[in-house]
Amino acid sequence: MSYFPRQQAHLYAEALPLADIARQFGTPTYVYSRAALTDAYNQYATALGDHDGLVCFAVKANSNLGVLGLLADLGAGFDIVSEGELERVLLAGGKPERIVFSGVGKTATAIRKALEVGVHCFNVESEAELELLADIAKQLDTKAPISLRVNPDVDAQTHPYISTGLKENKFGIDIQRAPQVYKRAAALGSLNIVGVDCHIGSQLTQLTPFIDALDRLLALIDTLKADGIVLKHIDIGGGLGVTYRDETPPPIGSLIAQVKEKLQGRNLALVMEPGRSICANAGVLLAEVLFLKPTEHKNFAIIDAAMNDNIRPALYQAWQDVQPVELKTTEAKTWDLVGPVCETGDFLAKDRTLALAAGDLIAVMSTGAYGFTMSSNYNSRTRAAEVIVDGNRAYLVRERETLADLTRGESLLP
Ligand SMILES: Cc1ncc(COP(=O)(O)O)c(C=O)c1O
Ligand SMILES: N[C@@H](CCCC[NH3+])C(=O)O
Repeated sequence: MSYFPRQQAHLYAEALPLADIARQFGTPTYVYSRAALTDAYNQYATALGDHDGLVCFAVKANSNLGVLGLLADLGAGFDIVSEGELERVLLAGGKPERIVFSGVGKTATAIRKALEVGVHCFNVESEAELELLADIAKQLDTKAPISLRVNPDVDAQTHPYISTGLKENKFGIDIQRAPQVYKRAAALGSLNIVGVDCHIGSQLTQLTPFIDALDRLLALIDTLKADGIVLKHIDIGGGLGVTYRDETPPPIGSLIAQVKEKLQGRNLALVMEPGRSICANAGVLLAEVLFLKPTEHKNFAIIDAAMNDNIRPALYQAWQDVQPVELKTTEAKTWDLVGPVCETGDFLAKDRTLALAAGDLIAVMSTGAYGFTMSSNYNSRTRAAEVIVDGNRAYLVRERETLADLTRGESLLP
């Protein structure tokens, strides 16, 4: 079912015309569907069923407080990678004991804060981090719950920039070295070993890399057991892909069912860190056509959203569908949809056949993940508003930035 259906000529978010949202909140605006977020989260929760574990939403995919709050209300845990993300989760009502803390560069301040609030565990990504964490835990007279994020050297078969589980990637601890690092962790009195973790990449559309990584982690768990180190949980990371165009990723339920089957007979809780698969198709970026600029070589539609709002096309050559908010019967042409930013890479879509006129509204689909969170103020553009739609009601969950926001904290030389 579509959470952004078309009824006659009009495109909706749930039961609210997107044109109404543009009128009320302006453009560019990110619009999220509450029902879509709820449904995707519930697919994970249902698939986990009564198996002990946690569904920890990867906050980097969409860190709007409204989104985090609704997921927290559904019982979600959270995967964080910074002090800022910790702050957001706590503000949104997320429970500290359902937070896993990942990331290759955790600062001492962030570690201290996470220990003080009592996160579920730290996914430790290096030996240096392990030592720092042990020191801080000792100073605080506590034991830090840890899981090693191992790098299983599995090819996720995705875009090279979003592949994270190959040995040449910066993430995690080489799986071959992991047993030694676990022994070191066990010897440090201020750590409590609870699990093992991996995250091999994002937008995975095949099951095989997940299962390969899982097999490698299970073999590691057996080695550790023989050494007297018994783990409580296995964290398979996030990474499940979504359909942007014609990709056919495995359904959430079948991925989790296969993982659970592999875990049968083992006393292991299952932790997951999904981001994109919960929110990508729950959001659209609503924008307006500013000018049409047909040239001899190309037709450009210049829109009021740009690469600073959605950098995925520029960064990964990502393809996201573009839908007119009002379908028209006028002649369609092939357009490149470009933003006002002074970069040739500033495009949101290329070669799309659409009937467009200046003033028309368009929706860039599947932008609920890594859309707003990767946005910037480049070219001194104010960042977009964010709205959550619930049925026929719209809630502004982030105001559009103002010009005053742009220069906050800056000053002239004395
Ligand atoms: C450690 C970690 N966990 C989870 C995720 C979420 O990934 P995805 O949005 O692909 O599910 C990421 C991002 O790729 C990540 O780096
Ligand atoms: N930001 C990326 C995914 C990277 C995920 C972070 N580990 C994207 O938009 O596809």
